[in-house]
Amino acid sequence: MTAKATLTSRAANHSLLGSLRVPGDKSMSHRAVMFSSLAEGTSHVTGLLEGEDVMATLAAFRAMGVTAEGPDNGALTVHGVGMNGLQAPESDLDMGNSGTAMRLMAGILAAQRFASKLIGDESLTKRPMRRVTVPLTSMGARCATDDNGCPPIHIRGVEKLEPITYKLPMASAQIKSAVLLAGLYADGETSVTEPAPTRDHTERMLKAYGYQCQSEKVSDTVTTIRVKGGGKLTATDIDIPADISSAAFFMVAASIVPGSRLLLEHVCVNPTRTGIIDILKAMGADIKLINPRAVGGEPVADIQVSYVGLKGCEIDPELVPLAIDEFPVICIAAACAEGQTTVSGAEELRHKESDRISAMVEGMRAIGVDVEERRDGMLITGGKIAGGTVESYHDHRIAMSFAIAGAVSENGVLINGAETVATSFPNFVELANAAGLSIDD
Ligand SMILES: O=C(O)C1=C[C@@H](OP(=O)(O)O)[C@@H](O)[C@H](O)C1
Ligand SMILES: C=C(OP(=O)(O)O)C(=O)O
Repeated sequence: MTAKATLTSRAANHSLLGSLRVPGDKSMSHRAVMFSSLAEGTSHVTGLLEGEDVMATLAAFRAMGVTAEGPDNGALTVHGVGMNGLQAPESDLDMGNSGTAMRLMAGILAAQRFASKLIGDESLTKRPMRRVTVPLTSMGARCATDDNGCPPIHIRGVEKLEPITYKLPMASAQIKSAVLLAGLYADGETSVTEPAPTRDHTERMLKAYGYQCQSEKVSDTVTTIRVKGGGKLTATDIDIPADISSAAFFMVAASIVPGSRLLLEHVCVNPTRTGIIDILKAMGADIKLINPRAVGGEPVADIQVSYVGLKGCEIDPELVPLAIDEFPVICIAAACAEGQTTVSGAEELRHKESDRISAMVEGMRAIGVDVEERRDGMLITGGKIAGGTVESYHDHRIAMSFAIAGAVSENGVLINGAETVATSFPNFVELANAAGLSIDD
C-alpha cells in the first residue's frame, strides 16, 4: 500500500515483462456505489477500486443510512434504499480528494428533501463547483458554493426538481452526470448535450440498473442524452474491469523502458476512454488489444504493450476528453520521444487535482526536460531525463507520472507529496516494483 509522502524512483531494474492487473475503474466504482445505494434490492459489486476516492463516496452513503458489507478484495454488497430512501446525514459529507464524488453527489443531494454540505481536502477545495451548482439551480435546486465558486457546496432540501435542457459549456462527464442524476428526480425529461464525447459510464450503468437513458448523436461529435424523472433503479450484480487510467502508467513505462513487453489484463476499453491508446500509437507505440469481450455492459480487453522508440507528434485536440486523466503520463512519453510533441485544447487540465499543465511543466523542467508552457497545453522536446526533485501538488497522477519518468532517469526522481497515490491506485508501488521498476517509499 502506498501512503508515503515521498517516493524515489530510480532507473528500472530490468525491462517490464509478464502480465499484471491494475485495480478497478474509478469512474465505474463511484457510480456502482451510488447506483447500488439508490437501487431497490441488494447489489453485488466485484472488482471495486478500494482507493480513497471511492471510499469517500461509500462513506457518504453509509452516513445517509445505506448498509453495505465490504469492500473485501474488491467485493462489495450494498443494500439499496431506493431513490427516496436516503436519510439526512448527521455531519458534513467529506469527499476527500475526489472531484467525481463531489460533483455527482451534488446532483443526487440537490434532489433530496434534506440539507447537506459537501466538503473536501485542500486540493478539492480549490476546484470549480459552479459548473454543477449553476445547472442544478436552474432545475430548482437550492445549492451554492463558497463565494469563490469552490467547495464547500451547501445544499438545502427541495420538494421536487424541474427538468432542464442543458448544453454543457465544456466536455465534462462529471457535469453531464450531475445533471442526469438530478434529472432522475425531476418532473419530466432532462436532456444534456455534450459538445464532444466524454466518458459514458453513467449512461451505460443506468441501463445496467434498469433505468432508461437515451443517447442520440446530433452530429459526428455532439450527443444528446435524455432521462425521464420518476423511474427506479433495480439492484444488479456488476463486475468492474481494470482502470485504463491506471493501466496508462504501465503502457507508457513499457513503451519507454527498452526490451519491455507487458500484458495489462482485463482493462476497460470503452471508446470514450481509449484516447491514450490512440495518442501512444500516433507516437509509434506497439500496442495490441487481445481477446476483446464485453463485461457488464462495457468493452474489455487485455492490452499488450511492447517497447519501441517513441516519436513526438502533434496530439489531436479531439482526443483530449478521451484521455483527459492520462495527460500527465503522456507528457512523460513525450519527454522520452524523439522530436517534439504538442498538446493543445487541454485547458481543462488546469482544473484537476492540481493545475496539471503547470505542475507537469515545473516538474519536467526540474528533471531536465525542455518544455514550453502554453495556456491550453505545452510543447515538449524529447531527450534524456537527468533526474531531480519534483512536487506533485497533492495530485496522484502527477506523482505516478514522475515515478514512471524515474525509470528512465540518469540520477533518479524524488517525488514530494505522493501520499495521494492512494486515492486512485493504492498498490501502485507494489505492482510497479513487481513489474521491474525501482521505486522506494
Ligand atoms: O466522470 C468521471 O468519472 C470523470 C470525469 C473526468 O472529469 P471531467 O468530466 O470533469 O472532465 C475525469 O477527469 C475524472 O477523473 C473522472
Ligand atoms: C481528475 C481526476 O479525478 P477527480 O476529478 O474525480 O478528482 C483523476 O482521477 O485524474
